[in-house]
Amino acid sequence: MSQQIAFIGAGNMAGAILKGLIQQGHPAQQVHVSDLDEPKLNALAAEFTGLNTYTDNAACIANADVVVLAVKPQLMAAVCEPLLAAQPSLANKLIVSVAAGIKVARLREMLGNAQRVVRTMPNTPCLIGQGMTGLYADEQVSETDRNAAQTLMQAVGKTAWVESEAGLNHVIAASGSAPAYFFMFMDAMQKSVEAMGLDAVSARQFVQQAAIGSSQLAASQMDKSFTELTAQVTSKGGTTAEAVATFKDGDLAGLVDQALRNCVARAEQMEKQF
Ligand SMILES: NC(=O)C1=CN([C@@H]2O[C@H](COP(=O)(O)OP(=O)(O)OC[C@H]3O[C@@H](n4cnc5c(N)ncnc54)[C@H](O)[C@@H]3O)[C@@H](O)[C@H]2O)C=CC1
Ligand SMILES: O=C(O)[C@@H]1CCC=N1
Repeated sequence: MSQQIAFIGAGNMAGAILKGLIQQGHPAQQVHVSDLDEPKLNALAAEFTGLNTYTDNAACIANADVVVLAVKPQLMAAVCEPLLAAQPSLANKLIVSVAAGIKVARLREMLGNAQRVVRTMPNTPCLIGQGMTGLYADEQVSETDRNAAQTLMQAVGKTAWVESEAGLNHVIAASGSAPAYFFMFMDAMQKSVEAMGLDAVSARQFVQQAAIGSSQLAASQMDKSFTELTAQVTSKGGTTAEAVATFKDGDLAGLVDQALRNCVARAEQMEKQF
């Protein structure tokens, strides 16, 4: 029988994971989700017949085997306190956090020294089963629990473990936050060609399919580096060379490096803050 899985918070991330899970065949009747936002819960309940919704977090986790903590990091402590008050021992539950910037030790502190804690860093492509999730657990977490957390996230995409907790912050920069970078890049491209005269629908279609095709091509040619794949497109004296040179002149790589370092720095700051 499938596990009872409870989500605390029904936002972007929980919504993405629970949709993926149910679309993969996990019975909606065995998925529980709580939020303060009733219209959000009602929309999910209308989409997934049988889904259990709650405005009381403690009720949501009462019979859960797995609890996915999916609220904003700054709310995590306030959300965990009543959970612990209602269920002083969380030993019978595997806790999976998707929150950025809250370390395992801090989560344990919030949850009365709950041992079974796995930290994950998914991304929004989980919504369509194309997610990438980094996972981290320390030596106190059993193989069974590691496997359960990984299986949960595999329902919505690919997964990979990181060996150190600091590595999870690099996963945030490389993957958790990354959809935003790609969307920004695509948006800038769309706006540029629209400004030059391509209609909006075509601009979106060409940019989007170029992005999909490029990432699938890269995935199909793992023996080639991104630099080599760039060279494949770039004819000497041709059009791409002009665009590539413009990016180099503007130090695109330096800007990207700075953005990712700032992303990690914010995660480290959050680890101290929350
Ligand atoms: N959005 C993303 O791309 C990613 C987000 N994350 C992490 O996922 C977590 C959630 O982020 P999002 O889903 O983007 O945020 P969100 O704002 O979309 O969702 C959070 C939900 O929590 C609800 N909430 C607020 N207070 C609550 C309470 N006391 N009890 C129950 N629910 C409550 C809100 O109403 C909201 O629906 C964060 O910790 C974030 O670091 C991780 C990876 C990617
Ligand atoms: O922006 C954030 O803090 C979260 C973590 C990764 C994506 N969204």
